[in-house]
Formats: sequence, structure tokens, C-alpha cells
Amino acid sequence: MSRADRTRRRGRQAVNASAPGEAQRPDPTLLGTQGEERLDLSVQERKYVRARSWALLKDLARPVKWKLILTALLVVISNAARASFPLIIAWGIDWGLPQVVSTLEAGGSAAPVVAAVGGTYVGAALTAGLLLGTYTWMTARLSQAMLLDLRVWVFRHTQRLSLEFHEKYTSGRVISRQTSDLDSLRELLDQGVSSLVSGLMFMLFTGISIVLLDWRSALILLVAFIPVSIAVRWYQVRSEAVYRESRVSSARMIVNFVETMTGIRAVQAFRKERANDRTYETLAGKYRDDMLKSLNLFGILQPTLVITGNLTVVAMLLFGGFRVLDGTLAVGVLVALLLAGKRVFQPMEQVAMFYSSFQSATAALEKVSGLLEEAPTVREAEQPVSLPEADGRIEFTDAEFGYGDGQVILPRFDLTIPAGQTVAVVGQTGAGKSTLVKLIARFYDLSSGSLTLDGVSLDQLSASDLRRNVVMVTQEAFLFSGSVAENIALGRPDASDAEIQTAAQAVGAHEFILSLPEGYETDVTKRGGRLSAGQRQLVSFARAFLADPAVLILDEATSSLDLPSERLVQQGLTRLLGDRTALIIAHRLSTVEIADRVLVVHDGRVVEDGSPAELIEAGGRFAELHAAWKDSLVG
Ligand SMILES: Nc1ncnc2c1ncn2[C@@H]1O[C@H](COP(=O)(O)OP(=O)(O)OP(=O)(O)O)[C@@H](O)[C@H]1O
Repeated sequence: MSRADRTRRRGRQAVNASAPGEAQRPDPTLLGTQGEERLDLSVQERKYVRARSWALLKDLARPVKWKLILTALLVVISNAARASFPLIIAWGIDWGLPQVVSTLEAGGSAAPVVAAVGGTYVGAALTAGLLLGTYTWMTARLSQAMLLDLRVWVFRHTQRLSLEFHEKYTSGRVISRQTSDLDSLRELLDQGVSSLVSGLMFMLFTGISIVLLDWRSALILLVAFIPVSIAVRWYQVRSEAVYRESRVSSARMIVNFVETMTGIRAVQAFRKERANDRTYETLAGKYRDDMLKSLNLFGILQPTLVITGNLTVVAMLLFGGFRVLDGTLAVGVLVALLLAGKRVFQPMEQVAMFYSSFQSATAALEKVSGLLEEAPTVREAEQPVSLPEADGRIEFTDAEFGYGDGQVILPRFDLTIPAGQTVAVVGQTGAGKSTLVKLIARFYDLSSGSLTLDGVSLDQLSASDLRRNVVMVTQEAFLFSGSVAENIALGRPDASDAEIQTAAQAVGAHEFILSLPEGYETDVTKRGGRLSAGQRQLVSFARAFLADPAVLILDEATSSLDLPSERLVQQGLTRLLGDRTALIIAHRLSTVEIADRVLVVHDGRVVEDGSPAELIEAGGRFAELHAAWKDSLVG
């Protein structure tokens, strides 16, 4: 079972366990990333999301469970030691001092008493300090280990999600999951949890020590707790609302940034820079305002806590002072009470401050666990049929397709493409050409009917067999950072230099690659390594040639190349096709002319099917298109 499955199952189990008999399944619109933007969750839904987040945290914590327990133990001991200082001081004053005085009067040595009190104090201080250092160090290591795990997990998972998911969930959102969300988790795990736990522990132990010292003074503390709790509660509620706003504004800012940078060509082509500057400034300004609001809230909370703390000490001093004068309270106890009273509220600030980092991390966890709950819609068969070397015969039977639950794009159809045939797919924009060929690359699964390669249904093939047999070359001819050779070897990283060069030679890319500053080793992201559109296409042809699939799918670039480049690309294409089965979304006359067969797609249906000559003869849509192409060449 995958981690995503585990996370999903746990979320459901928790919901089921907590509310037997009720509507137990969450609304399907909440599963995965779907409910991500919703703020109006019902109690039941909130439970589901929380359980899912917990499950994720537990999954992350499992490999480091014992180290976590050990760290928690160190936190407890260290804080107990810290909280014991006032007790030791009281003991020193009320027991140690009289002992020293009486021993000295009797002519004895005060050293044993001083050593006992001083030693205990130094022991407690060393224990507290050393353990603090150790647990801080351990927390940092643990949090980094958990984050590394999560980072890699999110990357692996997102990369494997089907295209359908990526088309809906923009790259801006994926980036904000991987950056700002993981960052808020880092903040919480790095310092938040340990500060929070240690703050609470310290308050607890100091509170206990006050009760042990003098229960009457503990009552004063209890009274002081009322305004403190009100202030902290007020801060929680207000900061939650402010925080929610800042989350929305930060997400908007990131999405805007990513969109602008990914669309930088359009931005510059249409001179949108100034307008974009203003939009971004507004969004960033809103984010700053939200952050300021939350800081202002803290600015109110902090003085409230300081004032209450000081007033508590004054009250304890007055109440205790009179009793010391009466002789009903020991001086040492009073000193210890004052020390403890002063320190007891100090961690409250930390607790309140980390409440907001806790909130931000909770929201992040909810989103990340939602992303991890997404499952690929195109799933690999559990027991795939082996097909190492396909011939390349493709057959659609009773096939029908629509994206997701949307409208039908390709109504019911049958289509057979014999092995080795070169098929040009033509038609108007939006006709369904890309959709048809993407089905063969299994970027999507049919809504109904079957699609087979050499008689084996595509969904029965293992991912590796499918990728070996079917390769799609997209219009964009995307190059990854690295050398030209590495880019050619994308589908076969183990290919030798000789094989890479043979592939480049086969498609006619060898010459231009040799003319690059460092030949095959030229970095495509560096100056001088920047390739032209035609050159990029040749590299992607070489890539496909090296992968040597039985079925090649090619979305021909629409951008017009100059004539020599077009000729070069055309020659490369002809060599690439060889005797494989090929489907080409054709935008050029020259490509259509080398095809054995042309499919004309219109409104999701194949309306003409035949050899180029037959279709021209028949005088339909293709004949018109062909004539228009011919005219454009003449013109
Ligand atoms: N990911 C998607 N989700 C939903 N609908 C889609 C998606 N991709 C394409 N469509 C719709 O499917 C129909 C066919 O699109 P398709 O991209 O297959 O057309 P095409 O013939 O390849 O067009 P073009 O030549 O412009 O690339 C269009 O109506 C389009 O809006």
C-alpha cells in the first residue's frame, strides 16, 4: 500500500471511529486537493482533514519515534531542573543559612552545608543547561530528517500524479506546497514544538513548585491566570482570523509570481511589466498588512502578560511579606515564591507566539496531506502483461473519451492503425487531435471502450513497457538543464556516446551539435548552448530515435521555421519515422505528403480517412486544407 493510500485510509478510519452511525464519508469534494480553498468546513469535515494531517505527521515521525521519545524525556527533565532553582534557593536560605550560622557558632566547618546547597544548585543548573543544549540539537536533527523525508515524498508523489491532475492544479500551487508550506512546517518542527512543549513543561513544574512552597500564594497565581487566559484566548481567536487572511494573501502572491515568470515571454511581448509590477506590489502590500496585523496583536498580548506577571509578583510580595513579618512564612520561601512567580508567565509569550506558527503549520499540513492523498488517475496494472518489443499495431474499439467528468470530447469510435503506418492527423484547432494521440501515449485513460497495442490493452502494460514502446515528442521540445548529450539520452540514460551520436546523425543533428562551443557536452542552459527552435526539435528527434519506440507520436511544432531549417527538420523527421508506427499532428504540407494515411478530425470525430491522394481526389475538408497549404507555399 502506498503512503498516499495509508494516509487516505487513516483519515477515513479516524472519522469512522469518532462518529459511528453518522454520515461518515466526507464530501468527495473534500478529498485530495479539492477542498483546499474551502474555509467553511463542517465539524465532521474538519475532523477528516485533521485526522489526515495527523496520519501524515505520524507517518513522518515513525522512523524517528524512539529519538522523539528520548527528546521529549530530555525536555521534561531539563525543565524540571530549571523549575527547581527557586526551591533550591528557598532550601539554601531557610535550612542552609541557619545550619551554617549554628555550625560556625559551634566552631565547626560550614563547608559541607555550602557544598550540599551549592552542589545541588550547580547540579540542577548543569542538568538544565546540558539537556537544553542536547534536546535543541536533537530537535533540529529530527526535524530536518522528517522534512527531508516529506520533501522527497511530496516531489516523488507530485511527479507521478497524472497529467489530468497537473492541468487542474497549477504549478504555482505545487510550488507553494513545496516551498512556503514546507517552510512553515520547518519553522514549527525546528523550534516551535520544542519551545512550546518546554514552555508548557516549565510552567507546569514552576506552578507545582509554587504549590509545594506555599499553597496560599498559589491561589494568587490562580487568580492571575484568569486575565492571562483571557488575553491568550483573545490572541488565539484574533490571530486565527488574521492568519487565515495572510495565508490567502501569501498564496495569491506566490501564484502571481510564478504565473508571471512562467509566462515571461507573453509578459514581455505584450509589455505587461508595469501593470504586473503594480499587481504584484498590491498583492505583496496586502500580505505585509496582514503580517503587520498579526504582529500588532502580539504587541498587545506581550505587555498584558508582562504587566500581569509583575502585578502577581507584587501581590505575592505583599501577601508573603506580611506573613514573613508575622513569622508564619520563611524568608527563603518568600524569595523562592517571588522568583517562581516572576518566571511562571514568561513561557506564555512563547506559547502564544508559537500558536501562530502552529496554525500556519497546521494549514500547511492540511494542504500537503491533501496533495499526498491525490492518487494518479492513470494507474499501473497490478499484474502487467509483458510486451517488451511491440510491433506497433494500435486499435481503438468502441472507444469514448472526455476529460474527467466533463463533456465527451471524442464520441464513440473505432480506429485501427496497422504496425508501421505513418498517419497524419489534421483538423481545425480544438478538433480533438491532441486528445486522440495523447490517449495512445496513455496520458489519459478512455472513458469507455478499449485501446490496445499489439492486442494488449494499454492499461495492462507496465509503465516501463509502455514508455519503451510508445514515445511522444511534444511541440515544445523541452530541454532539461544539462548537456546536449544528456538531453538526447533522456529516455535511455545508459546509452553510450557512440549510440547518442548515431542517433543524432540519423536525424541530421550531428553537424550543428558539433558546431556548438563544446559539442555534445555543451550545456543547453549556458550562453552559446541556447538552441534555436529547429535545433531543439532535432535534439528531441534524436532523443526519440535513441529511445527507438515501436510507436512514435509527434505533435508537430506550429511555429514556422525558415526554409532551410524546415528542410532540415523534415529530413530529420523522415529518418526518425523509419518503419515505426507514427501518428503526427501535422501542420505542414511536407509532413502530410510523407504520410501513408491522413485522418481528418472534426468535432472529435474522424470525418475523413484515407491516403493523401485519395482524400484530395474525394474533394473534402482535406482537399481544401491541402489547396490552402499549396497556395501559402506559392505565396
Ligand atoms: N485537459 C483538458 N481538460 C478539459 N478539456 C480539454 C483539455 N484539453 C483539451 N480539452 C478540450 O478538448 C477539445 C479538443 O482539444 P484538443 O487539444 O484535442 O484539440 P486539437 O485538435 O489538438 O487542437 P489544437 O490544434 O488547437 O491543438 C477542446 O474543446 C478542448 O477545449
